[in-house]
Amino acid sequence: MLTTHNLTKRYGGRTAVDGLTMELPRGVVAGFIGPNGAGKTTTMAMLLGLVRPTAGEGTVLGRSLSHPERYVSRVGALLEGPALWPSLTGHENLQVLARLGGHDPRRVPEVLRLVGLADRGGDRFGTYSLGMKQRLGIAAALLGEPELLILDEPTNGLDPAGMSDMRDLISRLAAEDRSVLVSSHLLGELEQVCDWLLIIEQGRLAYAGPAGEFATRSGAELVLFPAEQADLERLATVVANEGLAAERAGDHLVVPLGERDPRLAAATVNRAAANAGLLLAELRIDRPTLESTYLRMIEGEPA
Ligand SMILES: Nc1ncnc2c1ncn2[C@@H]1O[C@H](COP(=O)(O)OP(=O)(O)OP(=O)(O)O)[C@@H](O)[C@H]1O
Repeated sequence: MLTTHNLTKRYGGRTAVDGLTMELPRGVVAGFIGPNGAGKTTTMAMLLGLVRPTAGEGTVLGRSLSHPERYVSRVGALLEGPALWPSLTGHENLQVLARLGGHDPRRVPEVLRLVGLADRGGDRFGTYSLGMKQRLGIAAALLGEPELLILDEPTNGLDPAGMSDMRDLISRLAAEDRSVLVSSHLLGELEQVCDWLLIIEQGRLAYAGPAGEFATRSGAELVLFPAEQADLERLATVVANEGLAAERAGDHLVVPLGERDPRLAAATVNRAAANAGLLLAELRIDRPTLESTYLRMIEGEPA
């Protein structure tokens, strides 16, 4: 679907993308993550043939990056907020874009329906909410029935309802056997829609692979609050006797579980505490999220 090999972009002395080698399988929703300035937009622009790589190579839909004209008609993109005509309706905007792009204008009602704007297509673009504008931008990107969709921060500035609509839309689009590459800083949002992750830092690849495997790289933890503060030390000893290491964190203990089954470990610790006459006010399993694992990774801790 998409590969890059040593893809590099330098602007003067600054390296924006630094020897990026990665692969994106067909049919996935891939989250593209990295700190501000990591090179996500530059990478997307190179994939779309908008920015010429300084070095390296790659393929999109089986065609070389050095000939974007051979594949761009099969790729849809939303890079910055869509710049459409405010005084035209959503429907009219798409008709103009279809004609300009050489696409069939009869697809307009279908793409409006896909993005959930079927009943607002007759309203002027200028009256749309930000979320509706973003979705119309995606409708425009869908006019050419793309096999790959590239979305740069499509949830930027959206309110929670707008984000939820965007999430549903991305899932719907992927269900139609289309690959989606979507960048965002909202990791909780990405976690809900992505099955693949590409993480870059300072232009270099930090992780590429299934989303599920990334979040489980750092194991779950048990969090234990004794009913009596004074029991904290004894509780730590009880936990240690079960072969687990307890770390004291203020008024509670944190127990990294590594490879151990979290629920089994919780039950074991619960029983051991009860047998020692210790009452637990709270016993909780904290499972790693995309965000917690990512933050650990960029802060340099072993994930
Ligand atoms: N046209 C340009 N000329 C010079 N430097 C640029 C240009 N475009 C990007 N850069 C630089 O390249 C680096 C990567 O920028 P890029 O926009 O690709 O990062 P990003 O990961 O998309 O960041 P953000 O999350 O903030 O959008 C940054 O240091 C940026 O300043």
